[in-house]
Order: sequence, then structure tokens, then C-alpha cells
Amino acid sequence: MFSARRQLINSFRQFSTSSINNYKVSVLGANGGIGQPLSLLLKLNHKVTDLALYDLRGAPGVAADVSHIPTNSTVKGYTPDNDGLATALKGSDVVIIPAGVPRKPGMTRDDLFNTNASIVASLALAVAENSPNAAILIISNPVNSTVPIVAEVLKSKGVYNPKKLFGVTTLDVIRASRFISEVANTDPTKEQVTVVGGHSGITIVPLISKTLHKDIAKDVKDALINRIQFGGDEVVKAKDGAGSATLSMATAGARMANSVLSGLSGEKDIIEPTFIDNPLYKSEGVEFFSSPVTLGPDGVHEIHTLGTIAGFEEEMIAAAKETLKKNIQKGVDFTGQFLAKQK
Ligand SMILES: NC(=O)c1ccc[n+]([C@@H]2O[C@H](COP(=O)([O-])OP(=O)(O)OC[C@H]3O[C@@H](n4cnc5c(N)ncnc54)[C@H](O)[C@@H]3O)[C@@H](O)[C@H]2O)c1
Ligand SMILES: O=C(O)C[C@H](O)C(=O)O
Repeated sequence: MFSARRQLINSFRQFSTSSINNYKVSVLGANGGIGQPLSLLLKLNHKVTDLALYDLRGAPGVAADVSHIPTNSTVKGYTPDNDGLATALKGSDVVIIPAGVPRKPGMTRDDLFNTNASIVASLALAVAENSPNAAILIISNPVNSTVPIVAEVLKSKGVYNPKKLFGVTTLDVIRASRFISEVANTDPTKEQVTVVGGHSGITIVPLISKTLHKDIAKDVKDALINRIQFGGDEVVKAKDGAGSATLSMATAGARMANSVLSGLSGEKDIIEPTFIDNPLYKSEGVEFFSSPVTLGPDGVHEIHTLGTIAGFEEEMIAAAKETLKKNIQKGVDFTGQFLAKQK
């Protein structure tokens, strides 16, 4: 059984100087709202010794800036010039992809599909060619579709490793910790909520029944769940046309990257919920699903079942599965057309 406490410890590990590791991490979309603070946090991570920052524009400036921070890693910035994407990717142990457009008020994540699907598919082709063994962390929305897109691209190149492809749902996890602490009047750093399903609206399923606060009043619980599911909209609305979550997302992305690196380096009991190629509901046609995963030297080490959950959570998961099936299929269908055009 996974330990919620263990997940919590993961979030504090990344800035520890005690571990000795040498990992190359590349960020694709490094000049963006997420890419810049994520690059900063990766520069502070002692497991990272080689940081490659790629973007269509601006990444050399971000690289020059963070390279002055006195941690033990080299940083280089790349643009498409001089085969920059290939050079950035070569030798990467972890590739993180926040490239793509963010939402504006009134949009759903699925509204980003038309733009971001091609961006992510093109970047996945480059990963397949230049760093096929890397662990790949997908942040670009809609995650429920972009992760299947990357899987299909990698399959088409014969380099798909389901143990190394992760949709980053960590923002839902950290939001849940914060929001539940506001309701329960507790220390958010000590709150851990397992969030499963996918990364959009009703596909985000926080398992409140597994927390210490399972008995909170129904109306409070309903409001809490709704806030976790639609936390992204809260930020989009507040930014009023200037984009979506970037700073909290960078925090979440850096935590997930650190957990993947910890697993690669052989640390034990590293557990994060993440959207992966998951056997849990495959028999029902849901190929990808976020559940708690123990990370290890090969990426995914063990996928945990959800255990006993409340009846209302079963209902939420049933609804999530129906939406996920459609989101996943949309990604698969798109990739078929995308790959056909490449020939
Ligand atoms: N998974 C999550 O929880 C989560 C959270 C927040 C945002 N997001 C998503 O992350 C994405 C990025 O958000 P943002 O706020 O950083 O957006 P942004 O517009 O600030 O930055 C995106 C960056 O991607 C770059 N880019 C575009 N196409 C590229 C390509 N082909 N190669 C390399 N770089 C490319 C742009 O130049 C830009 O610098 C959006 O799709 C957003 O919806 C996901
Ligand atoms: O809401 C968004 O569009 C960005 C992100 O997925 C989030 O959850 O904040």
C-alpha cells in the first residue's frame, strides 16, 4: 500500500545536497511562464548536473541568467538554430515538456488541443530520435490527450517505453494539500491528498476518503472537491487573459522531476500520482489513468491500486473514465493523421 506521508517527504527532498547524482535534464518550452521558474528550480536541484533549456526563442537568455546561480550544474540554452533541439535532447535522462499555449478565460483545456497537439507531437518525434531512453514528463495541455499523443509517436518509432512516460498531475496534488488545509485549518505541508484520474475538470478525482478529513461535512467536502477539480480555472480567471498557472506549476513540475530523478538514482519509496499507461482500467478501454506510482531506476516501478474508496468516489471515477476515454482517443486519432502527414 502506498504511503501518503512518503509522498509528502518527496516534496522536500529536491534541494538536499546529500545525494550524489549526475543527470541531464532538458526543458522544452523553457522560455515560457512555466519554463522559466521550472528552469530556476531545476538549477537548484543537486541531482541535476546538466541542464539543457530549449525554446523557439529566448532560451539562451534564460540559460545565461540561471547559470550564474552557484550550484553544481552547467546550463545551456538552445533555439531551433544549429540543430538546437537535437543537441539539447542528446544524452538527456529526463525531458520535461511545458511547450504550448495556455488557456484564456472561457476556454477549456481541450480548446488548446488544436495548437498544442502538433507542438507536442513534433517534440515527441525529436525525443524519439535523440533521447529515446529518457523519462518524459508532459506538462503541455490537454494532458489527457498529449500523453497518448507522445505514446503513439514513440510507438511509431519503435521506442515506446510505458515506464518512462508521465503526465504531470502534481499540480492537482499540491493544490489539494493547500485547499484541504484551508478547510481543516491545518498545516498544508503536512496534508497529503491522493488525486487520481486525469488532469481536467471532472477527470481530476481527489480521494478525500483516504485523508484524515474524510468525515468533514458533505457541503464542505463537495466544495473542496470542486475547488480541486477547477483550481486551474481559478488562476486563469485571476490572470484575466495573461495565461494560466505558472509558478505553482513550476513548483509541481520540479517536485515531479525530482521524484523521477530520485527513482532513477535508486532511492526507495518514491511515490507520486501521475498519468501513465495504466493497467487499472484497460479492460474498460481506459488506456491512461493517473494513480499513485512508485518510481524506480527504470521509471515506473509499481502502479498502486486505489484500495477501498467511498461510494461517491467510485461514481466520480466512473464519470472520469468516460471523459478520459474520449480525450485519449482524440489524441490517438490525431497522431495517426499527424504521422501520415510526416511520410
Ligand atoms: N499539467 C499541468 O498541470 C499544467 C499546469 C499549467 C499549465 N499547463 C500547460 O503548460 C503549457 C505552457 O504553459 P505556459 O504558461 O508556460 O505557456 P507560455 O505561453 O508562457 O509558454 C509556452 C512556451 O512554449 C514555447 N513553445 C511553443 N512551441 C514550442 C515548440 N514547438 N518548441 C519549443 N517551445 C515551444 C513558447 O515559445 C513559450 O515560451 C500550456 O499548454 C498550459 O496549459 C499545464
Ligand atoms: O488550468 C489550466 O489551463 C492550466 C493547468 O492545467 C492548471 O491546472 O492550472
